[in-house]
Amino acid sequence: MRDIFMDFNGFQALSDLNLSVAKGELRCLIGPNGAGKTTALDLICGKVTPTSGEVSLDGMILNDLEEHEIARNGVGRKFQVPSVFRELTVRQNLDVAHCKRTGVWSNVVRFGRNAENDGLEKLAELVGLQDQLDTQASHLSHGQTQWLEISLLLAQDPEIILMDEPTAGMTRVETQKTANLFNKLRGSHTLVVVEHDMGFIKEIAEVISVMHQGKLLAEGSVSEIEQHPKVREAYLGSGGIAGA
Ligand SMILES: Nc1ncnc2c1ncn2[C@@H]1O[C@H](COP(=O)(O)OP(=O)(O)OP(=O)(O)O)[C@@H](O)[C@H]1O
Repeated sequence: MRDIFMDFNGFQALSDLNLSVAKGELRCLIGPNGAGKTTALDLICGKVTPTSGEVSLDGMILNDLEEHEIARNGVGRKFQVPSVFRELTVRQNLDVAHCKRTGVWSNVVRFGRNAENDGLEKLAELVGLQDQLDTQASHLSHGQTQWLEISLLLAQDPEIILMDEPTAGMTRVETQKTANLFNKLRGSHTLVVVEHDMGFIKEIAEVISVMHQGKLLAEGSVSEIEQHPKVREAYLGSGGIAGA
């Protein structure tokens, strides 16, 4: 994202935002409420168009594309409310996601074999749903539903996956399992994760980008961010960064 400005009827939600993420990176995006994190994700997936500036993926400018075209060009987004088919089983959900993009099983679980069923089962195993393949999605726990949603995204093999508060509403055990999953995806997938849960961030973070008032305030490791005077200042009054 280069020189991004986003103006909502005179309100500057993003101003001069510059953010770049390398292929295979797991980037965490944090910031106090209203910092512009969700708006940044909205811009990448084309839900909103920037007032000015450029969003690009692998050299392709995304700004002028429709949301569905951006999705087809490799941007996957996990929203807070999962979009799984609740009346279908886990296996059927994966089949539907697979059909959305033909011939991807060979790439889906990039460390797996090529046969379709094998790819599907490997993917279920990756997200910890191998024993739920024939369970109707409506019978899954909250955490399992989120993991199914993530696996549906992975089945479409996007270039980059955007996640907005993936652990919201999860138990501590589910949050830990999600951290383990993200650590497994690191390197083979490019992920941008918006989160408030600093415990979770610490489990998965390499580089953290901190946003504040529509700008990128700081970037660095967990300890660099925690020590950063401007970050500490930005979080004053909100319980500190640990209560982000
Ligand atoms: N469609 C819109 N119209 C007007 N203002 C908007 C719109 N979308 C976002 N905003 C404003 O832009 C600012 C940034 O919002 P955004 O949701 O991106 O912040 P955030 O960092 O994701 O916050 P939170 O952590 O609370 O989810 C907020 O002040 C919000 O009210």
